[in-house]
Amino acid sequence: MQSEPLLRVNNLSKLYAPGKGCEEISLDLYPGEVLGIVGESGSGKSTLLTSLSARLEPNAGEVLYRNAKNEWLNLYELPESERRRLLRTEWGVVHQHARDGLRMGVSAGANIGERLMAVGQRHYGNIRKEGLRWMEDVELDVSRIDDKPNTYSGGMQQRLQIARNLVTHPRLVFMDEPTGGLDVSVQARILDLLRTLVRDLNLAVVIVTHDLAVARLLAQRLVVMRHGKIVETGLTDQVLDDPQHPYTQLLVSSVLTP
Ligand SMILES: Nc1ncnc2c1ncn2[C@@H]1O[C@H](COP(=O)(O)OP(=O)(O)OP(=O)(O)O)[C@@H](O)[C@H]1O
Repeated sequence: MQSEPLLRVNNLSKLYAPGKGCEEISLDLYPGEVLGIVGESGSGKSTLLTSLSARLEPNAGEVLYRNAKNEWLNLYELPESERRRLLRTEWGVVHQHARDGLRMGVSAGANIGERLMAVGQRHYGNIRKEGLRWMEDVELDVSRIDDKPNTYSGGMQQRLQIARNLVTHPRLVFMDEPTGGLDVSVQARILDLLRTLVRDLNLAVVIVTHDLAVARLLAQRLVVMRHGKIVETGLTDQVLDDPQHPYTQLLVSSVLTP
């Protein structure tokens, strides 16, 4: 039997103008599940992800989250401070551009340590040890722990952003095109790293990507969006191998046909 969802979205709409944004979205996310949101540019993927992760108030509908104490929270009925606390503790957000998710003015070690402090760790030695361990886990050179992220390459910054987010073992991670904008070879290695970490930590993830290969590699279930609405949803293999909606068929065939 499937457990209770972690996230429940009911009839969520966030529209900037008619047809621009996302509209009437309902979905559930279960513990340990990776849900991919796919669709062409402008289909509303990022708008939906930002609303799901309590960073953009919708015009209508609700997002419910079951927290670590097993209480259901209605995200947009919470005080802003509580939403921010969730983002620092039980959740992670991996941005497409690492600099949006890192503090560029402090060292790599501090970037990782800050999240640990947010969940109550105070012992400097332990925080540093954990920082070093995570740098190793994401294959960063540990001798650079005191360097600032702006001295890192784009791929290294993305690894650091991943370490910063996952160090506290969040219950839910939101990712927006985490490998977009990186060289193809760097992309492949980061994807490999993400796949390993998601599996090892049994993370629940909502990942936005326009790249169906990324979706195939990471997501168990897909939501296909067009003009702000969900047009198809299902298990990843089913959706990609046997798409039902004409738009999904087009999306899949446009990848296959050069
Ligand atoms: N802050 C904003 N103000 C006004 N319109 C916006 C804003 N953010 C997004 N939009 C519009 O909403 C629509 C959906 O944008 P969104 O970024 O969610 O799409 P997306 O699928 O994530 O696209 P991409 O893959 O290019 O990032 C687009 O038409 C976009 O121009």
